Amino acid sequence: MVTTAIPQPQTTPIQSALIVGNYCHDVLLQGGAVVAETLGGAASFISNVFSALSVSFHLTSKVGFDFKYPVNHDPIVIPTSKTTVFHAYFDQGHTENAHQDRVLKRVEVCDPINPSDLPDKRFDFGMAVGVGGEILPETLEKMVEICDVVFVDIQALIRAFDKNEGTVKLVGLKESGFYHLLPRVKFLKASSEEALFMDVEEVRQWCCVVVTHGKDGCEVFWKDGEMKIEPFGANQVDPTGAGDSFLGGFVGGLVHGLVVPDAALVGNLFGSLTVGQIGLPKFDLRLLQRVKDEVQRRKLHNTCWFEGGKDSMSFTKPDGHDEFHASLASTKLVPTCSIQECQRDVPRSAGSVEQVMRPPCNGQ
Ligand SMILES: Nc1ncnc2c1ncn2[C@@H]1O[C@H](COP(=O)(O)OP(=O)(O)O)[C@@H](O)[C@H]1O
Ligand SMILES: O=P([O-])([O-])O[C@@H]1[C@@H](O)[C@H](O)[C@@H](O)[C@H](O)[C@@H]1O
Repeated sequence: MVTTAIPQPQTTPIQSALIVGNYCHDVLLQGGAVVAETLGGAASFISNVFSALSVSFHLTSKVGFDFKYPVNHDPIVIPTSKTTVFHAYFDQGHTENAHQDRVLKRVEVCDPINPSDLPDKRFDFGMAVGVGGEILPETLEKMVEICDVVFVDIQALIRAFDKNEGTVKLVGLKESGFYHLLPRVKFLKASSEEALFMDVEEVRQWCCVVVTHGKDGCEVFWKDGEMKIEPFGANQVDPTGAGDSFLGGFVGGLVHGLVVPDAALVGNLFGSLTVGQIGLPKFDLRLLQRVKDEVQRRKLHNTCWFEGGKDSMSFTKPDGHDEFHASLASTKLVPTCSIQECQRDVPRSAGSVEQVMRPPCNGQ
């Protein structure tokens, strides 16, 4: 039998990472009833994927006195404020816009994250991943000053909230107050719905734009080219956090030395794993080990941690890209695990509806 030795981690420098965005409480509603209550916020989904991929990070996040979930990376607790809360309505009839999979309402809002809340040190990369309008233009400006490379989720920039009900609306990126900072951002991630609120042709002149397309995977646009990245199959039970987990997997792949097209596959994989569960996903430990082994094998092709660190960005699918997709897809074929063998960075709160609703791990 031919066996392939799994390469040991190489001597690439350890990256320091900064994640900026508030944790929140998510309430999922259908047919007028609450079906689940979970920890939410892009920061929680990305932390979850980073922990799964053994990527260490610093997190700047604010919550209120009522924050109810135990987490591994402590947020700043604001004693005079409540935690940001989103209600997500999944009823078909409620959807006013054909591009939306849910209607979101921000029903409580915590304080914004100010530049002075960020650590007083430099980072190899930073991620601006707000959900409730907590990232201010001056905060993103400070991030581009202290981080060598900045990844931005457009939802942190273009959300506006109805004064009465808190319904999330999107505004054009040009009108957002962040537009002038885009030339200093390296990657901008948007869902296909959000991408309608920017001029991709213009923005791709400055930074790499990654547009996610749900079950159809994603597309990467840069100044002189674009490419589609294949998806992975999933039984979708809840789309919440797919885009966040995608971003966690994509950046985690880059940190482990993958080139952009291969890292985007890792993003698609974690997006597909997330929709198979309600709320924050719990990953099967055997599946995770296989994913990490495949990533280790794959990174041997590369010499630097992040090709996008170069001034000009241009990407091609390296040899073996399709085989890498197939090997990642095969990681989903691991036998069903017991609940004790699943990993999640952030423990669930006791007694949440989510525990009742949670499908077994083989939902992955
Ligand atoms: N039903 C699905 N089946 C497989 N993969 C999915 C599915 N939905 C989402 N994904 C993965 O998650 C990524 C992000 O999902 P998407 O729905 O585009 O973002 P968002 O959650 O921000 O709306 C997609 O690019 C894809 O890789
Ligand atoms: O589903 P997705 O767009 O990736 O990200 C979601 C946000 O849009 C939402 O505001 C938040 O409450 C969820 O916890 C999650 O972060």
